[in-house]
Amino acid sequence: MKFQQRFDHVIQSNAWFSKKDTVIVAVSTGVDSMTLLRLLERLPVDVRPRVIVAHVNHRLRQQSEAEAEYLRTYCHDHDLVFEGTVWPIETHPKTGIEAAARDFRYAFFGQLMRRYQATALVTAHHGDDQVETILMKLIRGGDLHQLVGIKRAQPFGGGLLVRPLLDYGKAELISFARAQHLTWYDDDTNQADDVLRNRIRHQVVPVLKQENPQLLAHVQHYADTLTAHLALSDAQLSADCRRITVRRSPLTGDVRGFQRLPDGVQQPVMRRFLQALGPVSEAHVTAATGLLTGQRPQGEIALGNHVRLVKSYDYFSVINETELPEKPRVQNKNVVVSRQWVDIAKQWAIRLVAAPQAVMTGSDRMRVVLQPSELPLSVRNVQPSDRIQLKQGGHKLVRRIMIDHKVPNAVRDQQQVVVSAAGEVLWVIGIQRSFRAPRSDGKTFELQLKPLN
Ligand SMILES: Nc1ncnc2c1ncn2[C@@H]1O[C@H](COP(=O)(O)OP(=O)(O)OP(=O)(O)O)[C@@H](O)[C@H]1O
Repeated sequence: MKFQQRFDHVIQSNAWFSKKDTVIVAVSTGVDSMTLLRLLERLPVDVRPRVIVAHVNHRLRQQSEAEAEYLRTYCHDHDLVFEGTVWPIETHPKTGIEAAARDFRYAFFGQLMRRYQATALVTAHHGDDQVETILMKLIRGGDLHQLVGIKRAQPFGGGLLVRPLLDYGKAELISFARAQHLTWYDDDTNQADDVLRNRIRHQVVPVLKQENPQLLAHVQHYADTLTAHLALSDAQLSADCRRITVRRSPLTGDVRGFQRLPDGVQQPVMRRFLQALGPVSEAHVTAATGLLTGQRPQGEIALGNHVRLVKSYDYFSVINETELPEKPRVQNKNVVVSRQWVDIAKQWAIRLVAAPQAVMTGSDRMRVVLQPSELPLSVRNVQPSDRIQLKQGGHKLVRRIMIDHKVPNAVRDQQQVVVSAAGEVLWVIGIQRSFRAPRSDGKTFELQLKPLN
């Protein structure tokens, strides 16, 4: 297949965008992106989108003014919209200039995506970039996901960032550009071998290509296959995580469920579980897996940033100290019969209503028949000896009830209970009501709970 036809096929088969869409193409004026621009311009009309050319003048090279000017003129002559911006020298950092330039670039591209309601940003990363990237990841080590290298498509700016040239080698791009009589600018500032990518480009990749000229295609094939396999295993890991999760806030899991996972799967599931809270180190994943599979029924490990993983018998929770609910402001608060709500904790208010009309059920209310001597009711934090009456007879410690309801250790001492004037626990708020035998010698009330805004 001819060069342009291969490109047309990539665009048509991936359906990243269509004729009705607007795309932003990132053009540096190097040979890769000038070729990309020409390929987009030559797409068949029935698939060619509206093309906006985006260029950042980084002010890092002498020729950068000439480059920007050249591209502006090119766009004018080819009836293309040109969007250029300058990275002011005053804002260049002393170190990490490459990363800062990239941040500036993508911030600009993101703005254009929004301004033009664009479907995609298209960049000219190609097969040699891909091989270099994957070799660098291999050498540096890390997570398997990194070995997919440069993605063909990924979310960006409310649309997609797509790289349609990953199946092309740099040499092919140059010959196409020559055949098309394109003008381009080479970036001479980035050739030095003190940079790992340049050493790989100059010293490693040529030797590998000599061993097998199909290197680029083979590496891209591995990257595509790995992408597909990771999508499968990611879906499986997410399903495993959901299966062992018993509560979302604080994030709480089932120890036995975790232990039942096959050996090789426990560590990846733990990684995924912890990643729900942010980046996580392998050392923490290993320690957490060890804690949950070990003999000790209780224990905890610090995950940094005020986050702890706590194992407590059948359950484990990830507790972020900074997000723990504040201790209730009111430790012991009377609830009198009134339409007024009484604040009982940071997020809750309670009231006691006499002779409620409608019969309503729910974990936010409790109907109770009370004698005058049992009033006023009060709300306080749970105490170790608190117990409630069970329907089938006998009592149960509130501590035990909280374990059954998977209330994590760290927040158990903040659980509140409603107590009668006689000291009887009537309601473990929001969790379980004490059983009271039906009686006709008192008045009917309803305790109602509502979240504060
Ligand atoms: N100054 C620029 N203006 C517009 N687009 C650019 C500019 N520099 C780079 N690009 C776009 O980004 C692509 C990759 O460029 P390059 O390889 O120099 O960047 P990188 O830093 O290696 O990659 P990345 O952009 O993913 O960080 C280019 O092919 C081009 O599409």
